[in-house]
Amino acid sequence: MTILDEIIAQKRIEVAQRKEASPVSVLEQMPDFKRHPLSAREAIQGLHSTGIIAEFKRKSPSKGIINDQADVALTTQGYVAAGAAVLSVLTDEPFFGGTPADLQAARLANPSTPILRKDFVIDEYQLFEAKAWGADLVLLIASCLTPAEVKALSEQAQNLGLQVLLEVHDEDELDQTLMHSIDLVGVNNRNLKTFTTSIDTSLRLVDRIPDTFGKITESGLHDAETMFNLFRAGFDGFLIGEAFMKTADPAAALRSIVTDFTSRMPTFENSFTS
Ligand SMILES: O=C(O)c1ccccc1NCC(=O)[C@H](O)[C@H](O)COP(=O)(O)O
Repeated sequence: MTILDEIIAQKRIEVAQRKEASPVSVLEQMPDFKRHPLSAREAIQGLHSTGIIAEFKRKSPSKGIINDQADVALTTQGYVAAGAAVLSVLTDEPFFGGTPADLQAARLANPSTPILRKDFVIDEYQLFEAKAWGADLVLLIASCLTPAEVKALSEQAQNLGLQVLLEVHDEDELDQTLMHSIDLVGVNNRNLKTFTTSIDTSLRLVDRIPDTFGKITESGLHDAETMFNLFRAGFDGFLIGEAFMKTADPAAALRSIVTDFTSRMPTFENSFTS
């Protein structure tokens, strides 16, 4: 059994319990359910965007505890001030130490920044939760879903006004699950069986993703030079968690990477580092 199998088995139990406790009719009454979601894609592909999706992540199966002290509102506000284009907030508790309250607090603290609900979506109920908790974007992981499930979930997300980040690890996943209802394609550099990360995965797949989709490289990114190489290869966005969260000041770590990254782009008008 892989870690992903374990996560998904646990997620099925959790989703069944949540549906009982808060049916969709209850979620639909929550104030943020009526909110018009922001476009993560525009935020990432905008002219003066750093493309960074900055993640709030307390722990992970591969690293254990990363940061169990950080305050979600302060950290995400710091991320935005330092140049994050989009925020990613884990809502999985057992494996990542995240909660729905984290997402809601990040939403309240950052009304103008798109937020990704970072979780393992296996049921359309979780899309209603994402909307009710203030997310703009959801993650669909190709290795956890059939192509038919990706289709159904991405179309339902679209109906709710949410954008979709499809995560793939290889050519087969990409070819089988890429469809018009996807907004952004993320290539995960982390092998979820061995936990090793290699940006070669991103470099190998980038040209296979049609330009009609936003292209995101995910995991194991720690320095501006690597980001710049991936940018030159064709990526618009960078999902980064641990490199920021493992420091005492995650926003300062983001600011430092932004300074270095944008200095490599002579035409970039940097309003984040002055
Ligand atoms: O991070 C893990 O250990 C992990 C294990 C199993 C499934 C998913 C996992 N990570 C989710 C992610 O996609 C990362 O949190 C995200 O890409 C940021 O990665 P990093 O910058 O390396 O923290």
